[in-house]
Amino acid sequence: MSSCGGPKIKSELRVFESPDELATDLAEYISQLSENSVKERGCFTIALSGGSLISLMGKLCEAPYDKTVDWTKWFVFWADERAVAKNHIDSNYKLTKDLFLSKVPILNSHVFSINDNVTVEDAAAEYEFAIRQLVKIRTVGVSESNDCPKFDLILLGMGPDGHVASLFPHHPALELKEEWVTYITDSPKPPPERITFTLPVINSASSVAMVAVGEEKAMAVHLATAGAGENFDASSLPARMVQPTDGKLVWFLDSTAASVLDVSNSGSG
Ligand SMILES: O=C(O)[C@H](O)[C@@H](O)[C@H](O)[C@H](O)COP(=O)(O)O
Repeated sequence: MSSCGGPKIKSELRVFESPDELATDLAEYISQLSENSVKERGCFTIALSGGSLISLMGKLCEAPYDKTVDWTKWFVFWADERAVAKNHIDSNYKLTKDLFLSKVPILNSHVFSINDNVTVEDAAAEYEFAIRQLVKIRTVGVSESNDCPKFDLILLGMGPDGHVASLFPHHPALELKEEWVTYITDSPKPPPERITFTLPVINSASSVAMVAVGEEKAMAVHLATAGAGENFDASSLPARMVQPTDGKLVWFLDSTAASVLDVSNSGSG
């Protein structure tokens, strides 16, 4: 693994020769965050996205983490979810259940999936209400700077267009400042109806881990981390708008996704 800071945006880039090496480091990284959060707050709140990142979490289900992680203290959320039935092949809940939740002893009552029996608009409103209640009882932390929920870790994938969660280039959802959870009905990536955390919530996290693997992500990684000029329109690349206010952003990349990073991205830190 090579590691370097993104000079123009507070972030750490971790580059791995293979997805398997990335998965090994990602498991250790999540395990350490979990241990620290449990020590500090008595629980660990993690919000997941969909796509390949869920399979890259697989090593957390293996030794030593299956025994060393205090799974009873985990609370699982989705940073975005498709507005489909939870047993539908497109459901991020189903993806996470099949590849992760079915393999680790997290309490069902600690898993907060969306209501799949209502409209996407109502599902977003209900999800935000649930998070607001959990902030009130401090299961979910609160940001010191803007009263947003402060998740201990938000784990994001990134599309080749630089979308993160279900925040797509030039979408009005990128402008939302008050809402914590919103919905879209025009996702360029099917299915069209989704709920998603807004940028204020993502940027209020204690830690954000962005996972990108594959050649098709390389240009977006380059532009998102430091490769864009001062006049770059960040809304054209939502991943570039992920800049945690007080938290830390770590990119987990395989060598192909990092293949366009220019020299200015390299260096220690
Ligand atoms: O629900 C979704 O579609 C995801 O949340 C989405 O944001 C995903 O993380 C990226 O599209 C990357 O997906 P891949 O890693 O599979 O390319």
